[in-house]
Amino acid sequence: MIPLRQFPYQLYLVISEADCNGRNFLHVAEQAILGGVDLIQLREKNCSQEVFLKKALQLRELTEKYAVPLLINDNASVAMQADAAGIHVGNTDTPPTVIREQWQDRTKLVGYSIEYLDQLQNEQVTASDYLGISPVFSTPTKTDTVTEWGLKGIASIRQLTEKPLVAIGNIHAGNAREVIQAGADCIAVVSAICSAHDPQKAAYTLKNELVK
Ligand SMILES: Cc1ncc(COP(=O)(O)OP(=O)(O)O)c(N)n1
Ligand SMILES: Cc1nc(C(=O)O)sc1CCOP(=O)(O)O
Ligand SMILES: [Mg+2]
Repeated sequence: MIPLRQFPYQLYLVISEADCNGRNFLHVAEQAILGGVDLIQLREKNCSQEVFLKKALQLRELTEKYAVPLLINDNASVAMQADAAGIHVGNTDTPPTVIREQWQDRTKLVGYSIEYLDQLQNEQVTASDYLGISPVFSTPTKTDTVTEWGLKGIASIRQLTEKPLVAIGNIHAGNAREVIQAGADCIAVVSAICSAHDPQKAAYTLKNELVK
């Protein structure tokens, strides 16, 4: 596990083939890396284990070239077989404590979504390296969500935990800075980069908002 608040990532791309509007997801990912993305999560919801693993291996080859850590969404088996840098799980997935037992390597990153405040009291938070604020703003990209935290929600969670906070949900260049100012350490985006006409420029613009 990484130490508290030692989270050197500010711009996190969550990518799937389907979110790339017909473009090759590896090309979009490479453009995003060139634009300044620090961390990438492969989130494939509708493919077989074999296809997920194939994509993970392809993306890992690319992310290794640029020394950008790759996390896998939900699927511990794919994450381990691809030797990914980590995994992101939510409330209905394999819990972080179980992932830690399966994956003895403590350098692997485990992210955990926070949908309810009382989750902050549970052992899953302790087992995680960062918390996903899920979602900050409601988004058409993922509609099966519970709490729209808003900026006040980020500030409340910031008061209750020292864990790195990754904000996700409808974040774009127009609101990224206020999300960080509210207490998030990192922003995670899908459409602000994957749907952009120029993913490299979109990532660059977002990153500049964060480092200002
Ligand atoms: C960085 C980040 N935060 C939150 C999520 C959502 O995870 P989860 O609640 O498990 O939902 P799905 O992504 O699995 O639909 C995430 N993936 N990444
Ligand atoms: C993958 C994901 N998880 C969310 C959560 O709330 O946990 S919202 C989301 C999708 C975010 O997409 P966009 O940047 O296009 O709004
Ligand atoms: Mg999940």
